[in-house]
Amino acid sequence: MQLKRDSWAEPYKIKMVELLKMTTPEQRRKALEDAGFNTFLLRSEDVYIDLLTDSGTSAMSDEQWSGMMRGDEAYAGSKNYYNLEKAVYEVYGYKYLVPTHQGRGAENILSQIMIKPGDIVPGNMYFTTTRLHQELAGAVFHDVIIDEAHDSNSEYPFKGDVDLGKVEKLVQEYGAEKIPYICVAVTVNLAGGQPVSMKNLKELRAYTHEKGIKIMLDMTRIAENAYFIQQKEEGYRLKTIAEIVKEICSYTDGATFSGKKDALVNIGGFLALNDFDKFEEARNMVVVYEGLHTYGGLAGRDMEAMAIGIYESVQDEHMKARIGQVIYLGDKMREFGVPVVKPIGGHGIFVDAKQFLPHINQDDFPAQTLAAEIYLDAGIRTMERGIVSAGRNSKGENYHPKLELVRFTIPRRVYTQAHMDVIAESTARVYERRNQIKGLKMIYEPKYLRFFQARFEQL
Ligand SMILES: Cc1ncc(COP(=O)(O)O)c(C=O)c1O
Ligand SMILES: N[C@@H](Cc1ccc(O)cc1)C(=O)O
Repeated sequence: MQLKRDSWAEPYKIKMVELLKMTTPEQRRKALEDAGFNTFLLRSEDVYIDLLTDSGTSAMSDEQWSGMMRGDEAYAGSKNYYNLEKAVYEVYGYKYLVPTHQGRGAENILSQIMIKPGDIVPGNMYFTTTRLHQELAGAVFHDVIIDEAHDSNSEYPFKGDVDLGKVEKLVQEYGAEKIPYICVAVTVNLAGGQPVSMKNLKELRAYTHEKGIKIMLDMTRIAENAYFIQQKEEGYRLKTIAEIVKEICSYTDGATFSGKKDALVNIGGFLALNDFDKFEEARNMVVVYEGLHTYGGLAGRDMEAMAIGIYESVQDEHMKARIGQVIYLGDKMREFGVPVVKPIGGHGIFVDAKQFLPHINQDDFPAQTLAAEIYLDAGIRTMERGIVSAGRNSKGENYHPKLELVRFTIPRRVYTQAHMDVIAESTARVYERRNQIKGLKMIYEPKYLRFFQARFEQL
């Protein structure tokens, strides 16, 4: 047998650790019942391995921590703002920067300055907060992602791509003047962290130029998308992640960013624009919702850590280890027969709850149920990404998304490969007893983004 010779290793060593708490099955059952079978409502001290999200949960580097000590907490004109502005220009190429407390702060401002009531906003699959801000500003969202994205078994390498035919149909039906921008997300979160190809972005740019439509990027996980382009798209094998990231941005007019993912910080985000007039509007609006335009709801130290994290996020060896760990977990789960979304995406493993629990009807919340069962087995916290997350349309009817998934999101630079083994083995144990698992009933439903706070009971 040929021995494997392509191992990767983390490009860092560990300087400080946080001890984890183990719990008993009885403690976990009690904690889950108290949380109404919603993993968002668990206390983190009752969690052993926390895969709820990769947002704000990554480990900062010693450079970032030293940057925190250089926080300039002036109310106006903090030097950290200028460092962040420089990082955004150097790494992404955007001219104007409006910092916000996190991604959704930027989504709110972008939606308000770009959308008029009755507008149409196409996007490559919805994201919960992004769509809600578009709707609150009066737009109707339309999904224009390629069909392959809704099929968890399709191995298509760029399932995040926009279907230009679907965009053209909207233009025909409503007219280009009703479409202020197309919202393109890189590594599409709800599709399973699936990337967009450069070819698709270029084609979309050419098309939108012709029609006078803007492209606004949700660049939250752009470095991860760049890694997939480097690995899978013809002509990019010898380009660096940094070069690819810059090229992606060059096909867009602006972007919203949640720094809590790629940029390896616990809090922070921004809106970046190339148009000065729109920037002026955004800069004025940020003082209403977030804070002065040179801090946007962030401490100076947070802006400094984010600026440093942006440079670290585009290092090739960082991204190789980051995605390498996600793929390691995905392959291990597949070896156990666990149905996962293919191909394996950027920020986590998405388990297909419809295939895992085919006996549970979508209205009895298979993914919510599975996330609860995974927690019960070994204290691993995951998240539902199915019918609960999709919410209701403006008529109050439940969306029934094709994908009914449980997301095992991997924080960056936090867990080891041994943790990945434990996660895969625990999931395999739940898979072995899948036939005994019953669904859930929703007993409390909040109005907005219900998945965060809804409560359930076992059927
Ligand atoms: C793709 C995507 N866009 C936008 C956001 C919003 O960012 P934030 O959580 O920082 O508000 C998130 C995470 O919430 C996300 O994953
Ligand atoms: N963006 C973060 C936090 C979040 C989670 C779920 C949401 O629907 C919205 C925000 C994530 O994807 O994990």
